[in-house]
Amino acid sequence: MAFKTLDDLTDIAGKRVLVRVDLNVPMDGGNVSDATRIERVLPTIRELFDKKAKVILLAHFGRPKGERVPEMSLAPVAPAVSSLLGRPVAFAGDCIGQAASGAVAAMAEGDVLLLENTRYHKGEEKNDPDFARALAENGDIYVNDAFSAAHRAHGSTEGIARLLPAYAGRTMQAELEALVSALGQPVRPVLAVVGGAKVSSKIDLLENLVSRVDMLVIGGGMANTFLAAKGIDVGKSLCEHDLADTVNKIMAAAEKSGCEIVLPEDAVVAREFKAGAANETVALDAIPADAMILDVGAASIEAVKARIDTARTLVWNGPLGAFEIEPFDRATVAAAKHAAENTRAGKLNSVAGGGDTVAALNHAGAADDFSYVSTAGGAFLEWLEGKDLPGVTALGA
Ligand SMILES: Nc1ncnc2c1ncn2[C@@H]1O[C@H](COP(=O)(O)OP(=O)(O)O)[C@@H](O)[C@H]1O
Ligand SMILES: O=C(OP(=O)(O)O)[C@H](O)COP(=O)(O)O
Repeated sequence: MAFKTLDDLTDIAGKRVLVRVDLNVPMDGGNVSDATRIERVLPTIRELFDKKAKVILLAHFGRPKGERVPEMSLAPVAPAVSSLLGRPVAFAGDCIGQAASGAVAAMAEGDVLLLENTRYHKGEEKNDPDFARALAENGDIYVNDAFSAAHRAHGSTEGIARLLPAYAGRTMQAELEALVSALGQPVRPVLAVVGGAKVSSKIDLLENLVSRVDMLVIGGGMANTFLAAKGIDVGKSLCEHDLADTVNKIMAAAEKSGCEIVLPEDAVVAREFKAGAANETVALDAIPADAMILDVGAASIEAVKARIDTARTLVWNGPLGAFEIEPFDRATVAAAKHAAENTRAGKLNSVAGGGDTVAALNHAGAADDFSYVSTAGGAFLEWLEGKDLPGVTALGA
């Protein structure tokens, strides 16, 4: 895919550069708990202010669906960006309209400004041309450095790229290059591990993914949805009960292409979603009706480790359990450490990605040993499926 990069951006002193970044970072008690996504966009921001541009950051946070949900404000993220950047980052309470244009008008060369959550406006996810135009009014140039949101055809990732001269940021460039080099010709057997909580937005891509990999381990909320589709009572677990047809299609596609699907064999259940909650490991036919599955059990961990030992290439998105609260991090940590060991031993090419997956690998102390860690989860899986990513396509020169 040919696109222009920051190398093509010269003479931009005083120009307003709208930079789409992914600041959808894990938070804990109002603080950023994993800053990987912020760290990855710093080179682009630095390069632009070194060239004396006015750097205006556009980003989404969570899924507020067009409402001003206070918990999904980017306001607490601005200080985190500022402290990692080592210079002030101003914040405007809206990404369009007077609040945004006033803040942009007040900028001097080399200043950095973060605009409020683009998803506070319905036009963002609808890719409404009026919304994209309102965003574009505050910039002379558009840079997309949010590879991890490039699978979304939204106003700030796609629409705006059609309205302003558009360039790829350094992270966008680096992610695409790294994925091609790590997974362009993967050594088989290829193992995919997919877990996490974003079941409905990721389940569809599994149907294609099974034709590209030899084994697919399913964990997290995704596994609960598969178990429920197989008639297992998952109690109060995070689960999307109306996706049984989709699950059946995926199972059929896997059988056709010879991909082994590995579902949990046992489950760690609790009645409360909090650290240290009383918990037990149970068989799948013994999940209490008033309990939730918060992790996969010991037998499942052994099954995952065995697949990691068989694989020569691993692609992983989505934790196997609710790893943020102990002891429900056990399976994710065990799998991460095992993959890290095999990678260190030269037996495995390991690529993992996703905002929470990266946080989980950091929590396990395994991130540095992985062959490549992407900021992207869904976008990385869609890239692996061979799909065009709208945010990348729109940058096409
Ligand atoms: N069994 C489970 N029940 C509830 N939440 C879970 C479960 N397993 C994983 N999760 C949650 O999934 C979230 C990560 O999912 P997701 O956003 O899809 O991953 P990523 O950000 O890496 O793409 C984590 O916050 C984790 O707590
Ligand atoms: O966190 C993200 O994706 P990921 O969870 O797949 O890594 C991106 O910010 C995209 O967010 P979205 O899945 O709400 O569009």
